[in-house]
Amino acid sequence: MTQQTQQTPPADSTVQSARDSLATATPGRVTLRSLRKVYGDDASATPAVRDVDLDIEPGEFITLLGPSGCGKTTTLRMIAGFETPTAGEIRLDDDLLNKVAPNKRPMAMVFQSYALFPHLSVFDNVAYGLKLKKMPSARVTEEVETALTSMNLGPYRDRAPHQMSGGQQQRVALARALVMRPKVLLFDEPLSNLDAKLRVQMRGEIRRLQRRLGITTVFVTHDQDEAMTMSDRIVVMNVGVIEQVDTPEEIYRHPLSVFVADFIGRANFLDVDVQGIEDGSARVSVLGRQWTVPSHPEVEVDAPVTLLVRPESVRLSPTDGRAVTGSVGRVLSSMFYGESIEYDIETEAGNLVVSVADPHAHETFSPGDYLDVGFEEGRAWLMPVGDEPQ
Ligand SMILES: Nc1ncnc2c1ncn2[C@@H]1O[C@H](COP(=O)(O)OP(=O)(O)OP(=O)(O)O)[C@@H](O)[C@H]1O
Repeated sequence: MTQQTQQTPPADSTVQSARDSLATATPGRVTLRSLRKVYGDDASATPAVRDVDLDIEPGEFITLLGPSGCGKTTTLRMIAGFETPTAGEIRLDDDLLNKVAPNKRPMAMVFQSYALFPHLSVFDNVAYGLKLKKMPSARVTEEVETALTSMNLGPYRDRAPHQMSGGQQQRVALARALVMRPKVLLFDEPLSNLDAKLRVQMRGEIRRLQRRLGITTVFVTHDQDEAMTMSDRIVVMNVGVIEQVDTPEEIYRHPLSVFVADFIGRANFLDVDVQGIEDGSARVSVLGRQWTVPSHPEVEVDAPVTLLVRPESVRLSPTDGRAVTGSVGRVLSSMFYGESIEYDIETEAGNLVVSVADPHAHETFSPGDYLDVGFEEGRAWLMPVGDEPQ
């Protein structure tokens, strides 16, 4: 049996004061202008990133989110300097970075694979960059100890990376980034290799750390929960272009495109007839009734539209109806998740996914039941069906 050494974790206040001493005095502002990347020599090839404009505010936690191949990693690697832009500008505060080598940019990157040196101890991994900068060794020791304490890693300083769990290795990678006191912290899918529970725990840990340090942070992920729970703002990308930049709540409630509505959270799209539009709200008819719903500024009466209704905004109640027509729908299936129950409901406007929180507080329904189906008007969102980028 292996004997577990009981390590006394440092008091929370020790960790916090180590974090405070690493806090960023001047977080950087990152500006991307018409940023473009075409891989290879063929200028007519499809760009991986197309003319991206983005302002990342000092101290902001911004996430690049999108499906595989949408260009988020390429964008991050251009900010870091690992890829050269084909066109456009990258600025940190007022400085143009395009021609600045990665190791000369005041930025640090944390990778999915941790990228630790396997033959070096935790201490030496964290010290590596400072030694390259020829910092006097007493200062190196002091700085590394502070970074290790800030990540609760003091007791592990002499271990090799392979003697640590994935989560611990990722914290070493973070300490190694922080010790350089960067103006911008970059993360490339840093939690993908961790198991589900640890991933959730690390989200909170990274976010708290980032807030405490006040450091500008660019985080790449394809996991929408990660993006929603961690970010000040999310940049949703699709085939090399930015579809929307906004707070998680705005992106969820008021997506600017069908792609964003579908990619973030779950969505029901209803075909509706539009009767009129005024001051950001529209009168529509669907499910046998008239509704007044908030509407996207670019919706026009005669142009193609769809009504977004999130699963938790659908309202169900018993009915005497016995046919799927008008407001009457029929339960196709139900799934009990403990904290919520989910139904698939057939309606004349299409099948709806419905999520009811706290099932014990509500009447539950069974497959075959007929129900009156409605939704919370104020939480629906009428949006144009535009040309999605190819
Ligand atoms: N080194 C490369 N050479 C050629 N094409 C590349 C290279 N790296 C990426 N690409 C292409 O550029 C596009 C964008 O890739 P990128 O890795 O930026 O996307 P991503 O959104 O980060 O995807 P993932 O989540 O799968 O990493 C893809 O079509 C990809 O195949």
